[in-house]
Amino acid sequence: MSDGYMWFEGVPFPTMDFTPEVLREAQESFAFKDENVLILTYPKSGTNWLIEIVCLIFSKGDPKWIQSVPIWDRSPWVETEDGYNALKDKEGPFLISTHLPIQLIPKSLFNSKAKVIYLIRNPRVVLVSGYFFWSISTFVKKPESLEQYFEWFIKGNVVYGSWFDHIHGWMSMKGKENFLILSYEELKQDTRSIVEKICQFLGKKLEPEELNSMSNYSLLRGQTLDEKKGSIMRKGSKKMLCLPNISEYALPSGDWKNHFTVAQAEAFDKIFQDKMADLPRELFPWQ
Ligand SMILES: Nc1ncnc2c1ncn2[C@@H]1O[C@H](COP(=O)(O)OS(=O)(=O)O)[C@@H](OP(=O)(O)O)[C@H]1O
Repeated sequence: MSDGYMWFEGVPFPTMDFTPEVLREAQESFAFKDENVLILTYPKSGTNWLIEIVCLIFSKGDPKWIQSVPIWDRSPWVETEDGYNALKDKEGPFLISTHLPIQLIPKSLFNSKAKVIYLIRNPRVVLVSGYFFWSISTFVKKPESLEQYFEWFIKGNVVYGSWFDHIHGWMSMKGKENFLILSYEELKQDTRSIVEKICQFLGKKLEPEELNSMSNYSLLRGQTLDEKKGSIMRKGSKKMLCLPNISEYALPSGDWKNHFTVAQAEAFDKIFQDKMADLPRELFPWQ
C-alpha cells in the first residue's frame, strides 16, 4: 500500500474498498449464475454509461430504478468489499460490474452462461480520462503530470494493470455466444443501433423512446473526489446527470489530441501497433 496502490497478484488496485482477501475469495468462490449479466470494462471506458443503459433496458425504460437506487447497488462490483458482500448471497437475475483482468475474474464465469458485455474504448482517451480522474481521487496514487501518467500507462503501472493485457486477455472470449464486444466509439456514434444490439443480446425488447434519464456517481459527491478540481464527467459536468437522451451524453472522441504531444502520439501509435498486431483491426474502430 505504501506506493499508493493495493497490489494483488501483480496488479495494482485502489487502496479503498479493495483487499487481497476479498479478491481471492471472489476469484475462488463467487458463483456466477446463468441469468447474471456482467458489465466488463477497463477503467474509464464508459462503464457508468453502459450500466445506465443496461439498467434502463432491464426496467423497460422506466427511470425510477436508476433515479432511486445508487448505481453501485444496481450493478455491484464483484471485486470490491462492499460489492462482493452485496452480491455473494443475492438471488435472481442481476447485474454485476467489473474492471478485472481475465486472470482475476471469479473462475465460475467460465462454467456459466452469464452474459458478458465488454465495452472497450480508444486507449488514448482512456489514458487521458484516467489521468484527470486519478489526479482528483483520494484513493489511488496520484500522477504529477500527464507525461508521468503516460509512462505508467504504457508500463501497466496503473489501477487494474495494463490496458493492452486487459484487451488481450478478454479477447480470448471473442466468438463465444455469451460474450458481446462493444466500443465506446460505436456507442457514441450510433447509440440507437448499439442499444438495440444490447437488447438483442440480452433477449430484451425496448422501444428507443422509452429511454429516458440517467443517473451516476453524483451521490459520491465530496467523499472520494475533490470536486473543486473536477468530476467523473470531465466535460459535461452536471448537465450530464439528467439529460433526456442517452446519445447526448457522448463526448468528443478526439479529445486526447488536445493533451498528447506529437511525440507522445507517435510513440503511442507505435506501441499500439506492436502490442496489438495479433488482433484484428476491426476490433478497434477508432484506429
Ligand atoms: N452517459 C455517458 N455518456 C458518455 N460518456 C460517459 C457517460 N458517463 C460517463 N461517460 C464518460 O466515461 C468516462 C468514465 O468512464 P467510466 O464510467 O468507465 O469510469 S470508471 O472507470 O467507472 O470510473 C468519462 O470520460 P471522459 O470524459 O473522457 O473522462 C465520462 O465522461
